[in-house]
Amino acid sequence: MGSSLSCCGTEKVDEVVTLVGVNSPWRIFSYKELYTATNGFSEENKLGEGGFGSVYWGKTTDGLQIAVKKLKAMNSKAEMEFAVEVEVLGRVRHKNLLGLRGYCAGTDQRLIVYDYMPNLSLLSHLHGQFSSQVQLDWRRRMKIIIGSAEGLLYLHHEVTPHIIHRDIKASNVLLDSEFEPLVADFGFAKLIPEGVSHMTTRVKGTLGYLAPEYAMWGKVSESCDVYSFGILLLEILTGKKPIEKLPGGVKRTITEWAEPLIIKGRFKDLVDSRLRGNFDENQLRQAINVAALCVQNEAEKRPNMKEVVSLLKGYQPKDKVTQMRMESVKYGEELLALDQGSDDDDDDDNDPDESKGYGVFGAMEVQKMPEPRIRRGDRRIM
Ligand SMILES: Nc1ncnc2c1ncn2[C@@H]1O[C@H](COP(=O)(O)OP(=O)(O)OP(=O)(O)O)[C@@H](O)[C@H]1O
Repeated sequence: MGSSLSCCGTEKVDEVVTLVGVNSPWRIFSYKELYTATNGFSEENKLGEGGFGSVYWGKTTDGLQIAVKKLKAMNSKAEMEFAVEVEVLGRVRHKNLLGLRGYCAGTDQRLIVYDYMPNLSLLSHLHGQFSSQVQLDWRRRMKIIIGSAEGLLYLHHEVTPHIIHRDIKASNVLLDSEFEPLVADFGFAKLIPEGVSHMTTRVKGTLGYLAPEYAMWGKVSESCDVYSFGILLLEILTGKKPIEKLPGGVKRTITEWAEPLIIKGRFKDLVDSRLRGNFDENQLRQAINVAALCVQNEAEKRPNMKEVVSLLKGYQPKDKVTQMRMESVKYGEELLALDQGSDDDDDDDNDPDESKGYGVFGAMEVQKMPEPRIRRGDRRIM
C-alpha cells in the first residue's frame, strides 16, 4: 500500500485507490460483479447496517461467499472511512483480523469486499438475534476473548507503523464457522508514527467503550483500545451491555455495575447467568482481573496488549508493576472481606461508599463526559 494517508487523515483519497499493490491477495471487483453477487444489493441479502452504509451477503461466480459493504453516501467522511479502511487492511494480515478480499471504487460508488463470516457479529450472540440460543459456551467465550486480544496485540505491537483501531466493540468482532473471532471495521483506525506516544484527535468511536482521556480530551493512544477491550471483556464475561438503561431511564455503565461485585470478589454474580454455572472459575477470576486493569481511568496504569494476552493465557505477570496492579485488584477484595467479615448476603451492590473507598478503576467518572454528537439510534460518534 502507498502512504498517501497519514495518521491525521486529511489527505486525498484517490491516490489510495491507485496505490494498491499488485501482489496483494485481494483484487479489484467491478460494480457489475458485486451487483450480481448480491442479487442487486437486495433487502434479502442485507446482513446489517452501520454508520457509513449497509453490508450485503453475496456469492461470486467462483463460489466464494462474501460480505460487501456499500458506502451509502459519497461525502468526505464516507470517503475517508473507505480510504482508511482500504489503507489499513492492506497493511494487516493476522488470523484474528478481518482482511480485505477486495474493493470497488467507481466514480460514484465505494464498496469494500470481505470474506463472509457465517456466525456474524459477537453482538448478535450477546445481545441480538442469537442471544437466546446461547451458542457462546465458556470455551467459545475464552477463545473469542484471547483471539480478539491477539488481533489487537498484532495491531499495536507487530505492524509498522502501529495501528490504533479506535472502535473496538462487540459489533466489530465477527465470528467464523468455528467461532474464531476476527476484529473488523478499520474505518476509524489511526496509524501511529514511530516514537509518538499519543496524539490528540477528534473523538470517534462508540459510547460505552471510550476511554475517559479520549472521550474528554481526544487524547488517543494504544491504551484507548486497551480500555475498550476491557469493556468488551466485561461484556463477554457478564453478558451485560456497556451501557444499560434502568427503569426510569437512568443509564448505568457496565463498570459502575461491575465494580462493587469485583471488589467483593463476587465472581459468580458477575458471570453471565446464561452459562448456568458452566465456567472455569480460575479463568473467570483472571479474566475479570484483567478487565479491571484495562478499564482503569488512568491510561498509564492500564496494561499493554502483550501483557493482556499473557495474563489471559494464565501467565503470572513477570514485571513488578503489573504484579502490583494485579495485586491491587485483589487487595480491594481483601479489604472488603476484612471490612465485612464473611457477610456474603450483603447484596447492597450500589453502596457508593464502597466504590469510593476501594475503587479498583479509580474515580468512577467513566463516560460521564458531556454527550458528544450521536448518530441515529446507535452510539457511534463520527
Ligand atoms: N464479513 C462479514 N460477515 C458477516 N457479517 C458481516 C460482515 N461484515 C459485517 N457484517 C454484518 O453487518 C453489520 C453491519 O456492519 P458495519 O461494520 O457496517 O456496522 P456496525 O459495526 O454494525 O456499526 P458501526 O457503523 O457502528 O460500526 C454487522 O453488525 C455484521 O452483523
